[in-house]
Amino acid sequence: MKNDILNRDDLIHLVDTFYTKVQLNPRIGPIFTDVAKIDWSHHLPKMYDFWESILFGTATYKGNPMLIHFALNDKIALKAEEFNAWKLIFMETVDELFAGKNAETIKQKAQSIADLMDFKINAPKSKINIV
Ligand code: HEM
Repeated sequence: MKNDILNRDDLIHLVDTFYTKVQLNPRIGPIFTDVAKIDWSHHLPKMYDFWESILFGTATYKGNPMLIHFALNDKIALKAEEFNAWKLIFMETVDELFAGKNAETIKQKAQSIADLMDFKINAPKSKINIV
């Protein structure tokens, strides 16, 4: 019987497992390791803060993920294939480690943030300005 995600330690376990898999993924791993040349000791704690803020409302995360991914997209195109790989690994990791209400919530949040990011990066620019 799996436990639900109950605290920051659970999120640390989730995030660490997720990025271990991400690094091994041929589609998106190199974006982290070769393009962004991630400093993991800096990135991982940010991600603990991010998910803690999303799931438990702690407001420990300060930053603007949308701007960061816009800048990343200027270096390497983030298309549906990249977002799909990201989402698949995230959902799989949650299901592998946890079960319960918070596990369901974090998957829904990840799905909607990823879809919004994909939309903001890839939606055709409207020719009409509404306001
Ligand atoms: C195509 C899928 C994605 C790729 C390849 C990707 C890649 C990256 C990379 C390389 C960075 C580090 C950028 C840097 O420090 O220069 C980053 C940061 C981050 N990503 Fe993503 N990402 C993806 C999707 C997502 C999604 C869907 C979310 C949220 C649900 C997310 C949340 C974040 C956050 C919170 C940061 C840290 C921002 C900060 O430093 O304040 N990413 N991502």
